[in-house]
Amino acid sequence: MSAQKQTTSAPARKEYTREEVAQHNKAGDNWVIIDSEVYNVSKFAQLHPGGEQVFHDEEVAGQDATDVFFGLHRREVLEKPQYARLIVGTIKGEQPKLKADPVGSPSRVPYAEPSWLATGYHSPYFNDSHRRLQREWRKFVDEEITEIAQRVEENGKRPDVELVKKLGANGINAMRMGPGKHLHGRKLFADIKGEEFDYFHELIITQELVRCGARGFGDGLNGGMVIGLPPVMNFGSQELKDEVVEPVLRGDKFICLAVTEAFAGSDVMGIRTYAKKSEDGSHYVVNGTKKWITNGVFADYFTTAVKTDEGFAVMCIPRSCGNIETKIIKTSYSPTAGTAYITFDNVKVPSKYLIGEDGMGIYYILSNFNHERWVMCCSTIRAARAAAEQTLLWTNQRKAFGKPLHSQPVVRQKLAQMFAEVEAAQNWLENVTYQMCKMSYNQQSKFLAGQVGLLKSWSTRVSHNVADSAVNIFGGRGLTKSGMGKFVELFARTYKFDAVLGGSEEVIGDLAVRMALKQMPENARL
Ligand code: HEM
Repeated sequence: MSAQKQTTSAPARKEYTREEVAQHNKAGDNWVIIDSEVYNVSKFAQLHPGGEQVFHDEEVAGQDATDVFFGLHRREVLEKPQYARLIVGTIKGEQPKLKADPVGSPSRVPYAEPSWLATGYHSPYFNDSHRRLQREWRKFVDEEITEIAQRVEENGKRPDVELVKKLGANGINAMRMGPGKHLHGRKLFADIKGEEFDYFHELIITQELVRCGARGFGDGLNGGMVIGLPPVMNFGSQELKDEVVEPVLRGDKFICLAVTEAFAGSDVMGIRTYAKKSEDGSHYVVNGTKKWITNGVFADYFTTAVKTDEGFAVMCIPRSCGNIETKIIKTSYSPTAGTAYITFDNVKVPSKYLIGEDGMGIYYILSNFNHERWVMCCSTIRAARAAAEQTLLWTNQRKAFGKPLHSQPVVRQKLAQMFAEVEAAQNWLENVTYQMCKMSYNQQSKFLAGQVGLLKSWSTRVSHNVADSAVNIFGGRGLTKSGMGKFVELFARTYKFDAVLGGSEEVIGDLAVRMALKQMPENARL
């Protein structure tokens, strides 16, 4: 998870001995020591969310409460200005030992980072440019995004448009679209050259963002662009691209992908939204509904799968056409994702908004599936690792029967399973990413569609296992939206999005096996 911003400590704090602090051990005159800092909780005690009584305990009042504190609170509690203000001094001759590492630095907790970022490890895949991007992007995420992510995940409002624009100005929105000509000559974040940008750069952008620990926000922050813009970029007319691409990449306009309906999910051919071409061919009239459309609530453009007289087509429908209603759908993650139910009611769409050729739509829709699924793998694998890190930290600081939780072999066994699975998933992901870097689009379709399908279905199984063990180890806190287990609670509640979106586990696992069967050599025999 993201390192938190460090509070600036007040200059020349008063120093006390432990004996002096111990004098302040009663209601109305109550101090405690946490990590060598002395807190005057005399007035705060009455406001304390955990109750006043805890401060009157003889092992707490005037005493060192570091262990008991970290068994019950996340470090970020102490970093909040309203609580940092309670500090009246420090213990003479002692230094805090438990402050967060500087913002942007890699975690030193074992297995908290993919091995290419862990001290002492090596990787054949990541070069200096990847490492520079990772360093600078992590700092940016920790300093400028995490706070917003946490805020909107909670209040359900759409991610700040100013942030999206800032990401646009820094080239991040364009980088999230993956490698390609759209990056050539463009000013990119961390001075990455568009020509050298590859799928490992994109993996870094996705995996670092996941560390915000806010799944709804992750989709709310232009998730619709990542899947809705490629059909326009790859198959749209120049006129359409001129209207849509740059405004979306700048963060001035928002786009989403509208394929699924109440009538059709993975069976995409079952959609019923219909676009009837006018006699003179100047426009289409669109009628129908779409369901579960990420960012649909605030999108300006809807990259929409429709049935037509020619078969299947895709249109980039501007909201400005009118007669389009978008309603929020309450899902198990935050409304900040802007998940919508959309109604097209006799929407007159000029023909210039048709993407590519009428009748070729299924090809345009399918063409981006591999990439979309791979992005989801990047995301769910990193989120599972973060949940494993949270669990390891928890087992280290929560004591039961006077010993840390990890003193129980059954807990260590669960940790072993988590670490092994996230390591395996990341290593497979990096291998697939390397293949993507080396293969043409057609080769990827031929050789990787099955692999990516398997990787996605397996990595969400990994997330399932990690979530299951993490919640069991966190206990009630793994079911609580604030406090120690809040990231695990969120992960356990939201990993299913990756298991279902972009093709559910069974459907894409099946796809992979069917592809393998098609590729069986004719002479294959036992
Ligand atoms: C400067 C010292 C302290 C501050 C600023 C503080 C602040 C808080 C806050 C903000 C919460 C709400 C939950 C959360 O956000 O994690 C909380 C909960 C709690 N605090 Fe403290 N606290 C302090 C010291 C202590 C100490 C020394 C104890 C000792 C037993 C304690 C016991 C609890 C308990 C039992 C809860 C409820 C935890 C839960 O619901 O799981 N607190 N505290």
